[in-house]
Amino acid sequence: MNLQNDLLLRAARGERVERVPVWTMRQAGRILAEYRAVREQAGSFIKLATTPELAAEVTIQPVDILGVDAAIIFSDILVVPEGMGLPYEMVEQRGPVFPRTVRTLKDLESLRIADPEADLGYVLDALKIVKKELNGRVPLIGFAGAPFTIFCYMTEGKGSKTFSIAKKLLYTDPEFAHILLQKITDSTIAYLKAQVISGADLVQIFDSWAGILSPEQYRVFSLPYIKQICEALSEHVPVTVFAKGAFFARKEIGELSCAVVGLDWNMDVQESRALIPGKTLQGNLDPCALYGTFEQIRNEVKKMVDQFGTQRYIANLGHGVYPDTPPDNVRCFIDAVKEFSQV
Ligand SMILES: Cc1c2[nH]c(c1CCC(=O)O)Cc1[nH]c(c(CCC(=O)O)c1C)Cc1[nH]c(c(CCC(=O)O)c1C)Cc1[nH]c(c(C)c1CCC(=O)O)C2
Repeated sequence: MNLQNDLLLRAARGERVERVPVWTMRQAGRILAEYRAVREQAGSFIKLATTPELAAEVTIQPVDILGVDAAIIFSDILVVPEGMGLPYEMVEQRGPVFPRTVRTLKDLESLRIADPEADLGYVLDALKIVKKELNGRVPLIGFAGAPFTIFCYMTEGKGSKTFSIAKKLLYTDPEFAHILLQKITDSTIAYLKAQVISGADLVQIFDSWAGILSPEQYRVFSLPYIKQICEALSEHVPVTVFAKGAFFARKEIGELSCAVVGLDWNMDVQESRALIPGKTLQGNLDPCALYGTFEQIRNEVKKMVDQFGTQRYIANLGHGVYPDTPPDNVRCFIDAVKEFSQV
């Protein structure tokens, strides 16, 4: 189906655009009262995420309400471990918890390579519904966590400031770490390919915990697995790699077969352009900038667009939008990008 608005895909491919495309990470979520109403109706986050009609509805909400140039499928990075046989729970006010963790070679025996149709069919069904209901209005983004970030949650069992249990395993049992990372990678490749078949026009890999690794560890335990995913997917759709905190690995990430590199707000734009020549960049306003007045938000957006330029650029925040951000401020951010980036 022909897209009416393909700015995101043209920018990702490095083609000329008449203005910069804009969306925000975590746009389908708690910032919107309309999301909270559907979540209430579903009863829980997991019920919402596993009911394709409802997941599709909240995926499309930000397109209608915020005017973003892309939809991102409503799901979570933790559905991959679930599909591998390690279920998670979402605890109110606390975040995700895995009642069972994976820390030894023995624990690995109970894990399978996820079969996308059998284990994650609800996400694929949601993608198909969204694709149909969007009717070509904007592109649809699929996503998965980077293997290292998923490894963090599977071994630690919950969120952490340091992920010291996960990192300890890199030192004490690298053999185990590599086997688990490869299983996650194989599952993720199958899952993302199935997302593309189900309608995803671009896929983003979230390495949310990249920043806790040293440059050397990042080269050993994260990059080679992201590389495999990029190589398996990039012949089908553009791939975006967003590695939060991995300022030290920008050059190597830029050398992967991804089309787009996501930046967080710690990463200098000019320096990133120099390290990642010829690729499209995405980002990178501090989500906290959206707590300012409309005038302050507009000033920040103006500076950001001036720094990135209008080509090979996808405007976004430097991480997910925080749940207590007023939706009008998010809309102000989106409108300002549209206004200041007309070519
Ligand atoms: C690390 C990570 C997770 N999930 C995700 C990441 C990577 C991105 C990042 O670094 O922020 C990715 C994610 N999670 C969710 C999406 C939906 C699509 C979108 O709008 O971006 C996406 C892309 C829904 C969600 N995932 C979650 C919610 C909130 C749950 C609720 O509605 O109660 C939503 C809307 C829960 C979740 N899921 C996760 C955590 C740590 C939490 C709890 C804290 C939090 O809310 O941010 C794991």
